[in-house]
Amino acid sequence: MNARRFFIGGNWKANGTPASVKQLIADLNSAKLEVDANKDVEVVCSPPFVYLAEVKQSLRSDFGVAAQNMWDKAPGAWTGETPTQMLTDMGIEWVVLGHSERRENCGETDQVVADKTKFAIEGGLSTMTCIGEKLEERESGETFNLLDRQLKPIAAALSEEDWDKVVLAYEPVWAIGTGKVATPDQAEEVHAYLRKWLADNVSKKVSDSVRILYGGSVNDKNSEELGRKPNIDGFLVGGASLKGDAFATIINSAKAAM
Ligand SMILES: O=C[C@H](O)COP(=O)(O)O
Repeated sequence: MNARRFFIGGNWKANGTPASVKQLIADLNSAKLEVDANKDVEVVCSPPFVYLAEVKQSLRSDFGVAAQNMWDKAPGAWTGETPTQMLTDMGIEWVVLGHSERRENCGETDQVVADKTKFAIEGGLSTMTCIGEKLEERESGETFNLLDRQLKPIAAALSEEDWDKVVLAYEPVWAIGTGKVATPDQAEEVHAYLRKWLADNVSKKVSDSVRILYGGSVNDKNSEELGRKPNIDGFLVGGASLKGDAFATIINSAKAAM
């Protein structure tokens, strides 16, 4: 029995229309789960900002809701931004940070990701903080060095207590949206490394308790096998989280980990 409650995040990214979002909410609300989302597994969906209020109001209450980003300043004169407090005021519990798409396209550095993670936690949010290597880094044997670089500022910014509010998502960039999933052994090797890194650089308690998710082309066919690996505590799912039935099957794969 794994002490870490399995976690399934659904990152809808910048996808959806008013009609498709309504349909997805309806499909998720009527999905037949074989696991208890109040007990066996934690499920959090992350819609685009414009649909957050609707999803928060209409999605089943045993699923949490996450923003895909937030502004790490108090409300005020920040045109176009969404401060943390606005999210917590509307009952949002989670935020996705450090996703490779934001690192790559929006210039978010390792330090920015660490600072935002700290700010989010202080503001009352929990974070799915993402890390992961690009293909060239993997091929040149730099994966673990890169992960060290991404983790160090996060560990420096957070107190031991803060880690209760963090799930780490390992997302190899070469596997995101490519259909090229890491093999269970490849993913487990990195997750075991991250768990040891946390023990060596933060504490044994944090290493034992932090959930480490795998993300990158997870679908309803491969989730069960990945979920059996001892250091994989769940998934951050992109494309397959937009299909109610596939996402429900991925949630049910938590059974394999129990
Ligand atoms: O946040 C989710 C990841 O980027 C994975 O996306 P994907 O499942 O479409 O590969």
